[in-house]
Formats: sequence, C-alpha cells, structure tokens
Amino acid sequence: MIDLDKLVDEQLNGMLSAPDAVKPVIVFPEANDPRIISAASGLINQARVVLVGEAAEIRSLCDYKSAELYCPRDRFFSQVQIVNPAQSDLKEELAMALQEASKGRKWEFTSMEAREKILNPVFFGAMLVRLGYADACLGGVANSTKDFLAPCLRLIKSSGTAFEMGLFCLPDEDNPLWENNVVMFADVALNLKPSPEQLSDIAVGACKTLRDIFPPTVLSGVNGAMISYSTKGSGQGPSVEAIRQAEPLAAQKLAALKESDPVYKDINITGELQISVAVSREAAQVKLKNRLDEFESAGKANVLIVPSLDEGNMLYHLFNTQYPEAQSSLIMGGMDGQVLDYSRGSSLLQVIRGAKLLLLTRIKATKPLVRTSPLFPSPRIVTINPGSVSTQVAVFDGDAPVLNVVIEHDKSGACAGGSIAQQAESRLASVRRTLEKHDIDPCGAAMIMSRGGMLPNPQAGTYRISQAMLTALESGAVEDHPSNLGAFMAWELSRQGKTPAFIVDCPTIDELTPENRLTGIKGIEKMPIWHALSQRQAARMYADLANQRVQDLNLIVAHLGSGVSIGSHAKGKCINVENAIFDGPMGPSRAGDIPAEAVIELCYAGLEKAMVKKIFSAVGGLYSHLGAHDLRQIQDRANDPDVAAVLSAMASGIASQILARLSDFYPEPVEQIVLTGRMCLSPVLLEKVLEKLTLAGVGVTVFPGSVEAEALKDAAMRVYKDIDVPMRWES
Ligand SMILES: Nc1ncnc2c1ncn2[C@@H]1O[C@H](COP(=O)(O)OP(=O)(O)OP(=O)(O)O)[C@@H](O)[C@H]1O
Ligand SMILES: CCCC(=O)O
Repeated sequence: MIDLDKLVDEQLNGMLSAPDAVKPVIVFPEANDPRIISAASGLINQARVVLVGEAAEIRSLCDYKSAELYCPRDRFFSQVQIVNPAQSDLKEELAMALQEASKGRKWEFTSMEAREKILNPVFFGAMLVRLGYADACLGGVANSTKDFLAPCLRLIKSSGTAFEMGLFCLPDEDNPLWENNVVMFADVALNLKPSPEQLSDIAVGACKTLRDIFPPTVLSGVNGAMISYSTKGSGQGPSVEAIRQAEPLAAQKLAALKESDPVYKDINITGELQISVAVSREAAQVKLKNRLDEFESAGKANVLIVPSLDEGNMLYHLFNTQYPEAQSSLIMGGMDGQVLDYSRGSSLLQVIRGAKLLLLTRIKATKPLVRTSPLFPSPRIVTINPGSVSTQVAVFDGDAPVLNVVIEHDKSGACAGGSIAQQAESRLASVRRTLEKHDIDPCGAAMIMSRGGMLPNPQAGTYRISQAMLTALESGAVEDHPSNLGAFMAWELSRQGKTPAFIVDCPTIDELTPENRLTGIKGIEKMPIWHALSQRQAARMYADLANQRVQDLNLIVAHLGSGVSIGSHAKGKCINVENAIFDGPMGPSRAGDIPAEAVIELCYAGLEKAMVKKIFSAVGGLYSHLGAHDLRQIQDRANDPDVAAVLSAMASGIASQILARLSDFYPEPVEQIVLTGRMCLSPVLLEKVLEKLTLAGVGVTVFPGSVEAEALKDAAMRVYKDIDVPMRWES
C-alpha cells in the first residue's frame, strides 16, 4: 500500500525547505476538541497554526492528558497562536467586514448581529481567511456541516464549484483495479445533482488534486471518468445528458490546466462510462470494442466522477467501511485549499492527514500564501553573517523571509586585513549598499542579529551587543577571524545600540568534558573553535523534526562548509569538538590534522609564524591539492582520477571523524547524525560521506546549505517572544 502520509510529508517538507518558503497560516475554530489540539501539535513544523478558543481551556486539555501532544509542550505553546474572539484586537474589523460581506444577501446581518456572529469561532476563522489573515480554515469535527461549512462557503471566495473528494490508498491486493491501489471519488458530500458546468469543474478539479498529491513517479496516470449507467450512447436520460454536456466543458478546462503547467499534461478525462467500463480493461474491451483507444480513461480510471451525490456518498462510505485499514481522506475541491470540512467521526489520524493534504493543495494553489499575518508577531529582523570571503545579509518579517543575499568580497579589498574595525567598515558599506538597493532601512528593524565572534569563554546563546563586548573583541579576540566583524557591523547598523542588536552562538563556546579537553602534553588543552551557530541550529532543526527537545537527544552534528567541524551534542551540550581552523578533517582551504612531525618540520623551515598559520588555515585542503577551494567547480572535475582521489580522501576524513565521535556518548546511544553546510549541496561529496556513515548504524539527517540566517532569525524570535533572555557581556 502506498504510504500516503509519508508521501505527503516528504512533499511538504521539500516545498517548505525552499529558501523563500513560508508556512501556510491555518485556523482551527474547534480548539476545544482534543483531536484538534493533538493534531495541531503534529502540524507546527509545516504550518502556522491558529487555535480559536480559550487559552486556559486549551492548556487544561493538554494538562489533563485528553489531548496528547506530538511535540514538546513548551514548543507547542510557543508556536501556536491562541485567539479568543471576544478578546481579539481584530474583533471589530472582522465584524465590520462580515457585515459588509453580508450586504444584499439572504443572510444579511445588521452591525449588531455581525458583532455577535464574529464571536462564533467558525465565523471568526472564516473571516480571517476572507481578509487574507489566514490561508485556510479547518473544522467539522465538532460542528455539523451546516454549522461549519455553510459560513465558510459563504464567506471564503472559491474558484468554481465547491465539492468534496474521497481519496483512498487501499491495502495491497493481488489484483488491484487501480495503479498502486489509489482511487478517488467525487463529489461525495456537497452537490445533489451537479449541473454540466459543475460536473466539469468537479472532474477537472479532482484530477488536478490527485496529480497534486501523487507525482508522476508515484502514479503514472491520472484518468478521470464521469460515471453513468450508459456507456457512450448505450442509454438515455437526464443524468446521461448532463454528462454529455459536461464532457466538452471539461475538455476545455482541462486544456487550460495543461497549458498552465506541464505537470498536468498526462491527465485524461472521459465522459459517460459505466463504472465497470471505467475501471476494468476487460469490460471496456467488451463494451467499447474497436473504439477503446478513443477513450483514454476507459478501463483505467482512477478518478470516478459520479452523476449525483447519492452514488458518491455511497461509494465513499462503502469503501470506508470495507477498507478500515486504507489511508483515506476527505478533501475539499474548488476552494483553492482554503477550507476543509472533516467528518464528525474523524479519527485523530484522519484529522492530521486531512490537514496535511489541505496544506499540500493550498501551497500548490495559484493563490499566494499569507506572508505576514496580524495573528503572528512579525518584527523586522536584519541578520548578518560574515564569512571569510563573503557576508550573508538576510532580512525577515517574523518568520517570513524578505531578503537573502550573499555579498562576495574581493579578497584583496574588504577582508584583506587591517584591524577588525577597519575591515568592518568596508564590509559594512557593502551591507548598507545591499540593503539600500532593496529598499530596506535598517533603522526600521526591530532587531539586528549577527553571528557571534571569538570572545573568550562565552556561554552558548544570545548576547546583547555592548561597547564592552566590542572592546573585548578588539583587544582580546581568541583568533583573528571574520566572525569577529559581526558584532561591529551589527552595532553600527543599530546606530550604536539604539535598535536592539545581538550576537548569537560564538565559535568559542566551550562545553568540553574534562576527558575531551585533556591532551597528551600536560599544559596543552584542546580549545574548541567551531561552527556553533550552524551546528546548534541543525541540532534544533533535527529535534523539531523528531518532535523532541535537544536537551533529550544525543546527536553528532557536522558542519561541512568552508571550514569543517564535528560536534558531539550530548543533551544539548557540545561535549567534544575540535578547533576547526587547525584541526579535524581537511576542508576546502583548511589542512586539517597533519602528522605532528611534519608540522614541527614546517615550523622550523624558516617560515614566519603567520605564514605557517596560513598554510594550515587558508591554502590547505582542496586548495593545496587542486589549486581551487570552490567545491562547485571542483566537483565538475570529479571524473579526473586526481580530483576524485582528493575528494575521496576529504570525504573519508569527514566520515571517519564522525564515526569516531560515537564513543563520546558511551554508554548511551547516538540518536542521529546531522549534516549541514554548503558542502552538503555537493552530491559527489555527500554520497561518499553517507556511504561510509552507514557503518554507524545510526540514522543520518542532512540539512543542506547554510542554516545560519535561519538560526539568527530564530534566536531573534526567541528573544522577541521572551523565551530567551539575552545575556550581557561582562569584561
Ligand atoms: N551549490 C553548491 N554545491 C557544492 N558546493 C557548494 C555549493 N555552494 C557552496 N559550496 C561549497 O561549500 C563551501 C562553503 O560552505 P559554507 O558556505 O557552508 O561555509 P561558510 O559558512 O562560508 O564557511 P564557514 O565554514 O567558515 O562558516 C565552499 O567550499 C563552496 O565551494
Ligand atoms: C568557526 C569558524 C571556524 C572556521 O573558520 O572554520
């Protein structure tokens, strides 16, 4: 049986990991139902969830266990928005808009009535969608269709005929009627006797939905058939006539759909077929004989469009009863994924599945998603992330990305050297130019965030930038490193702290255990310098995916970027990690571990100390072997045996040091190995690393690319929501 839930999850996660993706805002007006609370907790990674109800009631439903949460409780309450209509700032605006929407309708409201109605969570939720403050409203588990769906259909604009589909992924059988045992029926809930126009809308909408859910790699054909007691002229009657009239209309609409996106090119719709002719090749052969090839869907239809509600509803309930183990769901059509009406008997699993299918169809609908909503705080956050030859500038409104630019610096210019303050000045000028070019005024930001610098002995987390911190960085930074520039730039952008400015997760955070700190020479201790911002974010991202807390997990996290660092994160603390500038595996321009005797020789070869340091930290690794450090170009030469040998050695070094970390957690097991950084964007390298990691017998999760801008934004939001209290740097 196709695992529908897994398929939908994979697609959602893929779409939501796009750099400019935003999560849809979904409203549950029935937040007093334990199924809704539990389901909401399983949706927070893929949606911004609004629960309409009383915060105290929702908390007590969680505390007394009738609503079990799929994620840590703190995370749930920090992510969902609970809105009580009676106390909402939006109440009056929504009531006025409701009255306006009702004008001239049979159900027209006076302003008094509208104010009263808006206190009803269903009206409140539907109006949030109507006004563009939310993307979708989901209900029906605690209300009748009349009480939930009628207000939604009245108030939320649709793109055609509203209808409902019943989707079934059936258990495996020897002789399945349908490819992969997937079948859909429509309309199963709304239109008593659809007109030809409605039938054509239902046919095209249902086929489009099936394709939106199942990519061609999973379901090669989407074949719609309008079911009748007549096969191509064998019978007569009003319903047959309606289908005949619907067929050309459906053909026209289908042509427009195919024109809009080639993904729909292989959809077929055929009218007026008996159900046996629609689903069985043999029956089709018997009845259609040599005309069979004229009708693409005949004998292989997997979307069955019924002539009236009686048949649709019957089929839906028949299949639900006969196949209790099927993965099934109701899906609304014709509403651009803005509404879902559950059945009151829905199980928790069905509530979650329905919501995820709705998210998928909502994201794939042409209507753009809400980027910022008054329901969710959306402070403007400017983030800067200085690297050795580039500075990343990313701007967010709350969680919504606004800008993400990587400014490449000329090595001979902006970062050629000079004091931290001098370098910061020229980089800052390019950051300002970039912001200006995109019409972004940093003075309008609520918070300015930067990667942390090499402060001595910092704590993990967020520090407010202060003059004392800048002094410490200028005079006492542990290493001369581009990360030190961040605080200076953020300070200047914030007009010397007038806008709150912060650094997050310094590379010098030291949480090593004594065992991991000690070396073989008394007096020489390990001194970690690592990609703390990136690694700690990747650990949190994994924990969120696994619906756990980092404090409860043992993770090995590797940052594979310009530098490489591998951290052993035991219950949220990085208990072992190297100095990524000089130790560990080789990287694009880092030498990594070199036999000690060779190092000694090099030091006495008459070179200046700065030159020796440069050999290890700037012109080692790929650059030393191949004369280039950009993996994007190097991987194109991977067929060259010399290049392949160096890439294999780098991958092998990374994998073997990750494997070596397994023992750091002894006697506890490692839950997951997590990889991140832009080198993970290289399939050539990643494949070689992953191959060897299979030896660990531990799952591997990859967050390819840089997660640092997201890390800075998330840190800002934690401060903004009072989840984190920023530290002050004391000299
Ligand atoms: N699309 C890509 N495909 C393959 N490799 C890439 C891609 N984009 C960047 N890289 C490589 O990733 C490396 C840079 O990684 P990343 O940007 O994560 O590091 P960084 O954050 O700049 O540096 P640091 O490790 O100092 O933090 C470079 O070697 C670059 O060539
Ligand atoms: C944390 C930074 C270490 C490096 O530059 O590789």
